[in-house]
Amino acid sequence: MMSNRYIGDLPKIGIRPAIDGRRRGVRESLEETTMGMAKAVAKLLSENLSYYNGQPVECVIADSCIGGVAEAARAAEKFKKEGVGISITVTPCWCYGSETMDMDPHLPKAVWGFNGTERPGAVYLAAVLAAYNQKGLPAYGIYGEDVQDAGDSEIPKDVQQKLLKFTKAAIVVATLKGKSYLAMGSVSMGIAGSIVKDDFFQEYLGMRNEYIDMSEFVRRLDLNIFDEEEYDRAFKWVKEKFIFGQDNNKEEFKRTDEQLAKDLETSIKMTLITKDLMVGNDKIAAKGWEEEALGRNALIAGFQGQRQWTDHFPNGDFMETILNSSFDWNGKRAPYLLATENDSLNGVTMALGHLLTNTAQVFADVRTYWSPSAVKRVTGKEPVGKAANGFIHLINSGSAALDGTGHQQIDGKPAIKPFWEVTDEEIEQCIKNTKWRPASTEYFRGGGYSTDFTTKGEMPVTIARLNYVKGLGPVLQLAEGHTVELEEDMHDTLDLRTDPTWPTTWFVPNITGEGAFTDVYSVMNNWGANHCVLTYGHVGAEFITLASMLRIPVNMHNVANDKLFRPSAWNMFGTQESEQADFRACQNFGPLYK
Ligand SMILES: C[C@H](O)[C@@H](O)[C@@H](O)C(=O)CO
Ligand SMILES: [Mn+2]
Repeated sequence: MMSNRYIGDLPKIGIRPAIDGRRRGVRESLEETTMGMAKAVAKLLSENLSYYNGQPVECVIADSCIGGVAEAARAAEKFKKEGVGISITVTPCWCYGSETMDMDPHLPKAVWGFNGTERPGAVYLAAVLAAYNQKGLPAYGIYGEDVQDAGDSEIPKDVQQKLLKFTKAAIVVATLKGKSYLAMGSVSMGIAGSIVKDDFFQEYLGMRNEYIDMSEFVRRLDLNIFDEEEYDRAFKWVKEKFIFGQDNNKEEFKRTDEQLAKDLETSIKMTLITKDLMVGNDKIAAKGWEEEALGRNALIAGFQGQRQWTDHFPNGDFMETILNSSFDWNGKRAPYLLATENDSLNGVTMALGHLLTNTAQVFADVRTYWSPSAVKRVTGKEPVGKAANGFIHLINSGSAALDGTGHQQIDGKPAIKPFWEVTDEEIEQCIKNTKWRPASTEYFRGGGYSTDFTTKGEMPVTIARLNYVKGLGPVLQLAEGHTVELEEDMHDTLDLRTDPTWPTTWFVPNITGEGAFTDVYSVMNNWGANHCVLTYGHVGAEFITLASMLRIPVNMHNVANDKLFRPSAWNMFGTQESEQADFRACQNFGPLYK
């Protein structure tokens, strides 16, 4: 199934079968096995991984085995023509390190050296990794734990896992490259993440920055610069499907019925306009808006909203929620990534989480740590089960995808799935479990609609956040854990103390008893900013592999050591304390596109 979010060609995976170049016996005896390994890797990847639009990933194999520099150059040329963004070298034998290696500094690289005895594949692996390290081109080494026989064409499980982990992360890196972050508005309420760091986007992500003033929305609203046919369809769909909840505003601050009706229209139009601003729309070209129809090649956008916009116009909650979800009036589709409050660092984190898993993301404020004793004090009850040692309240006005309700299932358990796996019934459930409530007018004088839902419990999730530190640059933090559900009366008491018109997720991190994961409180206390992104699944290890590819150190995580997979060069910066080595390695190699 295709997504209708199209921006650019998808990066292919280039596979390089490296071989011992000696003819008259050695090379000839290895050709078939070596090419066989390349084909097996291509099969593994295309059968197990998809791009964000649901298409299986595409692999390109070099035309011949690579025995020396001429064949390495031919493979590089082919890869360039074919749009390869990732390189994987495979070999069962000894080959000539610096003569066969991939020298493109921008392609994430992995090497699988066959663990056999007849021919020394692992010796090549070690030799070529040394060459990559010496030349400052970090590469991921893959070496199976158990010896295989020369003729064995199976890829062992541990090798499969590393190939998949590497490729998933590399697809993210290659997909981000060349795309834009579109800032709609400027800095929201002094939030540092909305001070867009253009050097970070350019040097670490290979992205560019685009900016528009929010007055552009006024122009497009006034001149009807959007697809009116889609608007009518969207309006009908929303009126038919959405449940509009109670107005929580004090009588004197309530908006009139007329204002509320107009707010909904504007909210839907803002959604269409943002989509057009991000990725363009042929339909508006037909109306004479050719320039606008091109969009900004934006994979990620951020909407300032507060305060200049929301003090006078409906807030961005409706459009942020709809665009971040994996369905709308057009059916199922990949989410458009839209950060509330123009928090570009959380916007990028959403892109990392989305492109790693192909799922919709929940953008949230990290609002409150509830200790068991504080819960007892205000509710008279102790939290139980996973919540027994306290929990964190994730809640923000906009930007939480409707998928975040948890009303999708994997093996009968609450989940968030790639859009092409979501069923029509699950979409109905996500919609039925969400109320659209008039926005709090004390905060949002211009009205609008917030999404009120509570995330289902027992979902394995990871929260993550990119922070930016002067002198250090970007750092990533993450925490794997679970969503929890509280007893109804406990939920109500705690939720009503905040803004009950916003979506709530109760989160419990997995605790290790050490450092930032000493307890639930210490996770909250070590969070680096007001926002986080919640991604379905325990994907901390995937985030860490990806961060190392982007040379972004990870300052806080609760992933077991045996799941970490970073370039072989990282070990050269120390093997005892991998967190410290990560910082030194990232600093040493610097950003990918510097
Ligand atoms: C309404 C408020 O201004 C909220 O939007 C605020 O608490 C935030 O979300 C800050 O990140
Ligand atoms: Mn916020």
